[in-house]
Amino acid sequence: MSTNVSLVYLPLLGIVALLGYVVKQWFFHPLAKYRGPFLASLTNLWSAYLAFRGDWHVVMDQLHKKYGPIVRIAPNEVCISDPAAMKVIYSITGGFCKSDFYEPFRIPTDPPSLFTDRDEARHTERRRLVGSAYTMNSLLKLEPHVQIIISRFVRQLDKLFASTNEVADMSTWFYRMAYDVTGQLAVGRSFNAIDEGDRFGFLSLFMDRNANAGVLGRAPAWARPLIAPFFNTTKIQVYKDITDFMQSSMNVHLTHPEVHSDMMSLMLQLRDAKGEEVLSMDQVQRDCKSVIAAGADTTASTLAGMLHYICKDRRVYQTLQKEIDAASLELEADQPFSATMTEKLPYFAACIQEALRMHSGVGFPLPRVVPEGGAVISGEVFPEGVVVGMNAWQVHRNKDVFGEDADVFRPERWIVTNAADRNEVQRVKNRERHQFAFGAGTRTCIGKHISLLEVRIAIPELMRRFDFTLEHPDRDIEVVNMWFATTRNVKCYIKARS
Ligand code: HEM
Repeated sequence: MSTNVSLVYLPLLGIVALLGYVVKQWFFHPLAKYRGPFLASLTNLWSAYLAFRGDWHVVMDQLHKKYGPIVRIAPNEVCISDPAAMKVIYSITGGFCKSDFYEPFRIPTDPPSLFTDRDEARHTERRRLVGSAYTMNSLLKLEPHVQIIISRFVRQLDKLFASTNEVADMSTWFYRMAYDVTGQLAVGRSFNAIDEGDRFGFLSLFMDRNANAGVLGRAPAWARPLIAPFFNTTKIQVYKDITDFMQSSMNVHLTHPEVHSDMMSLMLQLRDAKGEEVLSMDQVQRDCKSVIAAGADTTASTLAGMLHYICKDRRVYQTLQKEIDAASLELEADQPFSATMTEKLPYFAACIQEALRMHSGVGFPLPRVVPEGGAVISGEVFPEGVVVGMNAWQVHRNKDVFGEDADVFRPERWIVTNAADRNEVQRVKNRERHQFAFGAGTRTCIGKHISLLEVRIAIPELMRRFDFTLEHPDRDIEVVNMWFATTRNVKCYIKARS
């Protein structure tokens, strides 16, 4: 009889415990004063769902408009849009470590990668060790490979679209190109996606993996093992194929080291100099895989975003084309642009900055844990252990920094027209300081120069040889944002230029 009575009370106890939790989260948690969706204050499942929907940047814009620059997006996390917070949260000496959002990006059986490592001291050491392979000087030696792939890309677009008047979905085509370039740069083998598409399923595997990790990272740690199986259903064979692809690339490098020039050979040289215990063979292989996983989608979406915005505004298009045409006079007809040459084109440089601003390849906040002793951010005190993050998509639309027309693609905002005007010089410098597409601080993107190398060759080569017009010039860009902000349906007519 007494057992029956206590069973009756069980649901009641559950309700009381739940109410207690709600009251604590809503009124007494250190982040209680920051508002956001009610569900977000109770569980990370709210932000996991938002990540899954793919419109994180749109919803967060609305939430910042409603609640101000600090929005609570999870029980223990806020998102901050105030640009001034960048120099605190992502300061080199601030001690803000990556949060556990990054765990699902890690292969469970592997040690952490440069990207997923949450131990700042170990990360600094590793970054120092491999950093030289990612400098522009090292990469320029690999430039001819990039030029060859981009020339192949131009030929394919010519054959399939310019000659047929068919519409090209440039978001898809840039993905193929970027995967071929990163495969070539990473391990000396292109995936041949320009010619054969995603024949082996590698491209979609990398893309899906990043998106899945983005959603899982936002989910509460206890829910991840429950959600993960829904994401990894049919891809086991492709995983195995990629592992084989990396292993066979490594074998070829070890048997014929003299014939290779790519990231893998640069890292193997570092390994020879430092020793296996400092930089292991496995680590080299993992880092090269990261180059492909982290570098292709982001660069492709930057290129597609840039083409969309340039095409949408004919004034911008014509100004850029004029600058590119003038520069191309220095080249033979079949000689491709080099990145060093196009780096010096001022309007093009401004277009790249503006494309990275309007369409940043990473579309979630970059979450960091407030270090011991707490921190003052945007004039507010945050206790240690809470998570704070900023998202390029919000920082880049701040009107105080980028001007009243921050929602518009206008490359001129990056150009100083009157060097004697100190206010103007300061304004542009301040914008540069708030360029957040590659992150900031100790964890800033190590592959930035790889992307810039590609962008600086691809866009001038394409605009020199073709005229692009959007199929639907009145439509906004379509973005699916599941950590990487991928573009969809950048559909263009392509006409060969004489
Ligand atoms: C336009 C293209 C790219 C964009 C927009 C981009 C963006 C970013 C961002 C925002 C971060 C910081 C992430 C964080 O703090 O959580 C980052 C880090 C990183 N990126 Fe990129 N990335 C791009 C291209 C590349 C390429 C080509 C590579 C190839 C190597 C790469 C490899 C990495 C790695 C390894 C990290 C982690 C660095 C560290 O923690 O030390 N990225 N990237």
